[in-house]
Amino acid sequence: MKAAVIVFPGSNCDRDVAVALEASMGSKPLMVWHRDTQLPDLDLIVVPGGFSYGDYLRCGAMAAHSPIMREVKAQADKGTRVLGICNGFQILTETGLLPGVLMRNRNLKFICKDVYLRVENAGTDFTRKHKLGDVVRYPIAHAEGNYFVEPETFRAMEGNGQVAFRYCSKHGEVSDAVNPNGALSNVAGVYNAAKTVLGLMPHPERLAEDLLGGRDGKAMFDSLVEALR
Ligand SMILES: NC(=O)CC[C@H](N)C(=O)O
Repeated sequence: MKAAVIVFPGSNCDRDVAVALEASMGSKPLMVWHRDTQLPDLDLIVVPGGFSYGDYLRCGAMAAHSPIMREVKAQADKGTRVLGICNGFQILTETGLLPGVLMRNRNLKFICKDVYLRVENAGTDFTRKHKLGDVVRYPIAHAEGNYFVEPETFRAMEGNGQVAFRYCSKHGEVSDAVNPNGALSNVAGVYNAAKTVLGLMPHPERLAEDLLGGRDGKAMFDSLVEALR
């Protein structure tokens, strides 16, 4: 399996996700600088978390226009799997690879804590190691994670299995009380229509080995390796 991690000025989760990928793949991913214009044929592209361009204008707005993103879009259009984590999710909505937008958290604060997520679609290359309704603990660390999309589009997305994860309680109950940022319908992550592109605000790479305090995030990388190897 061949994977690449895109690195922008201000990315800060690129190495964490490279470590998590290597643990699951058994080989190192390619690290690609945002100014590059070409990518080799890949099975997976990861757009990592961080503060690309210092979050100038709007999180992800500048990075979406980086030279490498043209190539990421071209590969995504051919079906290469793309995973956007946190700032990566914001970049993927800004490029139009994923529907919706990420607005300021409803309390207008940067939120850094662990949350529980319910797996809403266990039939994709990103989640095949899960069962539908599994509850996982992932960390969040963001200021703009308040997901929104027009109701009509959202209904179609729900019908098409594009809701990937919802914020929930430890026991899997979805309610406003466990919605950290005001996201529409507690949405923490979404797929494109083909389920080949996933973006999510929480960080699977930050709880992907025991030394980090938990390994709930490892299943995502193991799923991808099983599906794409
Ligand atoms: N951890 C992250 O990727 C943070 C994303 C972005 N800088 C935000 O604060 O919303």
